[in-house]
Amino acid sequence: MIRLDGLPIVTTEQMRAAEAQAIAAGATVDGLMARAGEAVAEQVRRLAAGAEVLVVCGPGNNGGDGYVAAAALKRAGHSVRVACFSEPRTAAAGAARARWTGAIEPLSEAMLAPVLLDAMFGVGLTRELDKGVTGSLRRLIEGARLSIAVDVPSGVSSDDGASLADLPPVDVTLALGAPKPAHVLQPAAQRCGAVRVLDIRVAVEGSVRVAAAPRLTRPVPEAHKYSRGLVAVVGGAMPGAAALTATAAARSGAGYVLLLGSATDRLPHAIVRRRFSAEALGDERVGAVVIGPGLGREDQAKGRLDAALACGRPLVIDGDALHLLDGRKVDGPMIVTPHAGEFTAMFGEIGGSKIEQAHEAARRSGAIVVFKGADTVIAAPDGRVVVQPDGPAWLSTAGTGDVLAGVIGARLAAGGDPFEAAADGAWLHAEAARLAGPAFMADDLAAHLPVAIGRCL
Ligand SMILES: NC(=O)C1=CN([C@@H]2O[C@H](COP(=O)(O)OP(=O)(O)OC[C@H]3O[C@@H](n4cnc5c(N)ncnc54)[C@H](OP(=O)(O)O)[C@@H]3O)[C@@H](O)[C@H]2O)[C@@H](O)CC1
Ligand SMILES: Nc1ncnc2c1ncn2[C@@H]1O[C@H](COP(=O)(O)OP(=O)(O)O)[C@@H](O)[C@H]1O
Ligand SMILES: [K+]
Repeated sequence: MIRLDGLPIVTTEQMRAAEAQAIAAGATVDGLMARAGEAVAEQVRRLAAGAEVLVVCGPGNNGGDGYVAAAALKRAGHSVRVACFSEPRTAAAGAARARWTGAIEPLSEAMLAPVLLDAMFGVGLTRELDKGVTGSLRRLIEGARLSIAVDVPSGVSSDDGASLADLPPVDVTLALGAPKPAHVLQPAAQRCGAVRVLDIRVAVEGSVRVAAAPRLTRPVPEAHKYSRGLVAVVGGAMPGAAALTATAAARSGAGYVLLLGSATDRLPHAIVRRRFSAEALGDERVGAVVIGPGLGREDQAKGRLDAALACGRPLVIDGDALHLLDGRKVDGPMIVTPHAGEFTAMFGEIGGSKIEQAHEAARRSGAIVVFKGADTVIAAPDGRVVVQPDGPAWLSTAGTGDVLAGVIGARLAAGGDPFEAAADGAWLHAEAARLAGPAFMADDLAAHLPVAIGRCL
């Protein structure tokens, strides 16, 4: 079983193409199904620890995997039953079912089991699940001590993570060959429980990946405050927000943090405060300008944003500044960090999955787009995308976005690729939230950034 971190995320079309390539290289559909089903059975056997397993099988190849897994469990001497609601509709699923020698119970009458293996629908589910089937599945999932889904939980749309049935989460999802968008995008991701990938020897590749811990380095002996990265944070109408951003930048390894504009009393002394001036932004030593948290939307804010866009330094644009940006582009690196409301205000309604939306927004704007939420998608104009799937929901509190802007600012000022700076910043932010535990406020979050960084050295 493989953790998701850093793996390519594939759509159904890409998975089918990878499967076709494997078949062209000599594999067969039945052979792939045998590999998948047996790999599933092996993990289920370990997780079930001897308890009886009920396998529920659907009409397609996901159901086929279920029949293979049931037969393999039975051969291994494990107590296993099978239920289904429809005959197999693919040749491979039909052949797999023919090799299952036990009884098959109708889904609606199936007795509960301590372990449920959901092999009803995989990546082929394209429309809302029937209410009767949903009800039966809910009863079996709720009645099991442990529920495990094959590939994706039944009732989610694999390519965009939409929900196609009202069902409770399973405990474990065994993704076949690669993670799919449904494993990382909401609302489907929360239905998956712990996701682990099973290697079925189908080669997948792609430019969309699950976030992984960044590889950071310690300061070299020659390091000095400017070489570590100077972050200039532009303040405005709400000084507390800019203070959070500046504090987060300072706790994310920036060598020098400069807060331009009005500051709060309780700002750490290490943060240098100055009046706002366009000249200060243009200083060649400035590695990143962060503008937007608490900026306001009045004339002063507009003037400060104009100065930032003209300063020629790498930019992180957040909050109010996103509303004032108005489609303007800059020559240098620019990272924009909208939440869903800001994203729609900036780009209008873009169709497709959150991954496709973020990518399209990056392509149109020429900026690195950090599309925030419970699932945060970071997209570059060149097609690279990273999905940060598991930020704790405790992050849903005011000011945590200001902290994120500061972390990304520090990574950007440290040099290197702006896309990686954005992705690394999002990972460190989520890790700091994991370390902060429950019910933290944004100020507390920043205090956990140094330990998050320590985990990446
Ligand atoms: N790629 C790989 O490398 C490998 C993939 N493998 C496995 O294949 C799985 C994909 O299989 P799949 O394409 O057969 O689709 P699947 O998810 O079983 O469901 C489609 C079936 O459900 C039906 N159906 C759809 N909606 C419905 C509804 N609302 N209510 C009722 N029925 C509905 C649909 O019928 P139709 O839409 O044609 O009416 C069709 O019959 C994949 O997730 C993985 O487990 C492994 O075996 C080997 C390696
Ligand atoms: N339910 C959630 N689960 C995980 N992360 C969340 C959730 N809600 C918000 N976040 C994260 O918290 C931060 C909130 O940012 P934002 O909406 O800009 O808030 P603010 O402007 O108050 O700072 C983002 O990084 C976002 O990804
Ligand atoms: K399934």
